[in-house]
Amino acid sequence: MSCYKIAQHKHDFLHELPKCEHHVHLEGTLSPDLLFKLAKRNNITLPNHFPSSIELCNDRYEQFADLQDFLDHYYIGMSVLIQEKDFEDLAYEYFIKAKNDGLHHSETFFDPQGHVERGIPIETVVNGFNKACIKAQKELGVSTKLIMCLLRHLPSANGLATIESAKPFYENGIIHGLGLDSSEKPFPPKLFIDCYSEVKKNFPEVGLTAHAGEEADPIFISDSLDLLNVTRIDHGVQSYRDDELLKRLAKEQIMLSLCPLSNVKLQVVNDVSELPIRKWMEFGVPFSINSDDPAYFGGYILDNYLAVESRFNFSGEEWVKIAKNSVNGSWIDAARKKELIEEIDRVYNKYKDLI
Ligand code: HPA
Ligand SMILES: [Zn+2]
Repeated sequence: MSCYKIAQHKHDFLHELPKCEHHVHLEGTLSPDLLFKLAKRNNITLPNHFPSSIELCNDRYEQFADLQDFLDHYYIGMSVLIQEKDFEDLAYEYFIKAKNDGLHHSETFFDPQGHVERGIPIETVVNGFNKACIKAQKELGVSTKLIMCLLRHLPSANGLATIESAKPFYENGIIHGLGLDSSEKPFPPKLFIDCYSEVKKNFPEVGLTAHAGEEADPIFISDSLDLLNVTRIDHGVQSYRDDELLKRLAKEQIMLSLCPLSNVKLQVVNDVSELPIRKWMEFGVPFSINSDDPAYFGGYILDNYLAVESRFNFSGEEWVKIAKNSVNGSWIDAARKKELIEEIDRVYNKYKDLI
């Protein structure tokens, strides 16, 4: 990326610009450093084919063949998470890093099935993550929401059982959303109609989202809207292939949670410049810029903002629009939105004559 220079003031502006993140998997924030530390602390022996050092992990993360190649590694990586404190430490490390990138609000995914199937109770996972969320608000002033994701490679009956076990956390407001992730192409949205309707019926105030159109066809995006009633789309890259869908996304103000560096590492595109970002802007499709699995994909939220800036060279006004869209697409109340919008205006006014 060294050939893409960003002027210092623009860099500082993007650093300070208040950010909301809507697409980050807490298990994807597990750095090789913490991974080996936790493996030791918990006496976990990683399989022989797993990289045996931080350096070898970093080599492995240079490029993944596709989403599945990454997931095969990711599910092994998360096997070092055992105690409530592991989940708390993992999430809090992410909040600190992202806060240093200008993060103000984060809606974070987690994959309970990836832990429960290893014998870790869902309570251990959620209570650990929730402790980190409380600390992030108190110590860092970062507001947070937890979004439980279902793994689409598992049967929907398993998803329904997971929802059942998570009900106390939906009832007490610790979990705020439902998402859908893992291998996309073989597992279309229609498989999860029961899961989404179960949550919508019991907890109408809970936010619904789903990974769609990361690798699979645009129909996965419209089906997620029509069959699962989601109000935003994670990735949604493939929407650019269908102008009618783009018009719908704009009309209904469905936000796409884009993850530029992830798309390069998983070979969805060869370079960030290939992302149809101008097309989304022209159609009026709102999007936010996110890190997905930052420990694996070479960058946290600011790196993703900078990668976009280095390829698209957006004006200050365009960045303000992106930042405000990401506030408006957040599952937060009007007072918090107002606070964040005012903070964006303050930062823009500070830099507008310099950028
Ligand atoms: O990018 C992703 N796509 C699908 N599932 C995931 N689980 C973690 N990251 C991802
Ligand atoms: Zn994701």
